[in-house]
Amino acid sequence: MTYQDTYQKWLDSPALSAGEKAELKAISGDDKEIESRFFAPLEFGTAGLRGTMCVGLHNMNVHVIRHATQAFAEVILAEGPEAVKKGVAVCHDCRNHSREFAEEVCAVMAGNGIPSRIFDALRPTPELSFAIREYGCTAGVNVTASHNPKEYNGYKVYWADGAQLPPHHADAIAKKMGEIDIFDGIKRMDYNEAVKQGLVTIMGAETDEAFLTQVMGQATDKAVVAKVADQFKMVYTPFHGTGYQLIPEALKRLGMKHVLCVPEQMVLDGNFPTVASPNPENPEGFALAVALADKEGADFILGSDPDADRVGLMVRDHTGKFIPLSGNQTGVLLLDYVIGAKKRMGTLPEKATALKTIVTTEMARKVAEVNGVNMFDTFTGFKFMAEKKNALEASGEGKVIFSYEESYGYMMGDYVRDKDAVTAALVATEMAAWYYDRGMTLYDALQELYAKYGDYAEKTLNLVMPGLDGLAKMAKLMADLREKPLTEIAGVAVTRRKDYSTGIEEDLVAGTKSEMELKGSNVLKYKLSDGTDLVVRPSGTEPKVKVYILAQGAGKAECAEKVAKYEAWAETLKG
Ligand SMILES: O=P(O)(O)OC[C@H]1O[C@H](O)[C@H](O)[C@@H](O)[C@@H]1O
Repeated sequence: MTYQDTYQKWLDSPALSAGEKAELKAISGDDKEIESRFFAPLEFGTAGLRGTMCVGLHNMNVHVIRHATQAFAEVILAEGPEAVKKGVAVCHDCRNHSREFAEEVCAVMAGNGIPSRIFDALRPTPELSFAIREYGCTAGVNVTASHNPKEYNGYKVYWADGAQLPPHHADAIAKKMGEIDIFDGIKRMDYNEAVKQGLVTIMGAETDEAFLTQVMGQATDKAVVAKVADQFKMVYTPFHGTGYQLIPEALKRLGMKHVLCVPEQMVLDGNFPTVASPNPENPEGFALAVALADKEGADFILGSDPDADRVGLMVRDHTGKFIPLSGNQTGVLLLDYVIGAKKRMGTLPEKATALKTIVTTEMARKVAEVNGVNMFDTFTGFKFMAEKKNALEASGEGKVIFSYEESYGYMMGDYVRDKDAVTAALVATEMAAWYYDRGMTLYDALQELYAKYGDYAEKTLNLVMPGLDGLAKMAKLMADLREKPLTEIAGVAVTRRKDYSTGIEEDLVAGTKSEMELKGSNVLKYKLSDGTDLVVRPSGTEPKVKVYILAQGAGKAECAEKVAKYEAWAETLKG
């Protein structure tokens, strides 16, 4: 079927409301727009389906939600009656249409005879991961586009361990979607009827309490917080999203007395009216938080993204000015602190292990190894970290105490299998209080880590390539890099090339090839003779190719120089 045929099929379908048809009719002469909405279904990427909210096959709307849920329901049905009985947990964020879409998930599950439990209102992503495990559900669905701009929504799928589905499972849903007609193939029961029949039950305060109890278990040093609580001040922002209740509550239970929440951003709003993008990776979003922190003399700032899986920190530098910490930096601080705190309390387990991704700073490995903790790498995405944690712990090879990605995601404890801004906020605050007690800011703490573990610097370049042309451009960029393998970059020799799609590593110095443990992802990694790692991969959540510069060197100036040099090279890849 061509995209024009698919467009016509949608226009003719009785499943579309008058409003939806009007929206489609309005683009009737715009071939490019029709193609971009109907050329193909959305694909399961790093974090499930993600797309802009409008009527179309390649977008997020009630029809795509029903279609994905019907496919997911069939995957669950194929597991047998026990799996069906255990049902599905459903969650959503603060975005426009998120509640409506989440109720549709329950409606389609019910139409297939699968019970679901849905939160009474929006909740943090980690609480869904927790609820799946807590209630022994077979699966979970979260309607969220995480930190993306307001136009987006998404569909994250989880399995019984509370982790997002690994690729082979997600492929099974995608395959089913290909077999099921998006309109005629859907079995659906009215949501209110499903509630009446007991096929939908509601989760609320009891689940929050059970989750918070687990989160509080990650506090290692409440005494130090109590010691500084009268003076130590922080600012928190949920960026209009789901962190607004549980994060301030967890910080209160930690013993914090001065948590100043940015009032304008405590207002739930899927339009994120006070920020260009609700992503803690973008420091501009912290402007209101910084103004409040300066006015009140706060010591540090913490922000969580709309579904409260990411967390970002702003700290005072040596001049007292607020600067952002990168995800890599926050991660090494947390890792070093968690290991140290567990050692002090005598709770560091045997075979303590940490996880990071292949695009996360090598400084984390150094921190782990210097402290006798093992470090393993995975691909981008917490589904891979969860899989690795499960495998290491099942085999007895290691006990994972901390997992992190440079993209502002941190996971601790055993009660979630996804990144968790609630727990990360708790531990980051305890850490900031601990350093405060030693007369240090987190900025000072970071300098101390560089002095101890060596200087590192990281930068990620986003080569944005939107639309259909963008998809082709991204594919060409990756193909070119494979067809003409690089032997030098910015005048520096490449010593090793890793292609994670084939799993082949080439040692250009020895002239040998070997197989890597990790394979099956469209990622290229280059090791350079000056110690820098460069990684190139298309994003699985946004239309861009990411170039990660992971540098190390003797001193800050050398690191900065390397970053600038490779940044200039990365710019040339834009074409
Ligand atoms: O680099 P991308 O594929 O766009 O993914 C960036 C990030 O997106 C989401 O937040 C995922 O949950 C993360 O695991 C991932 O690191």
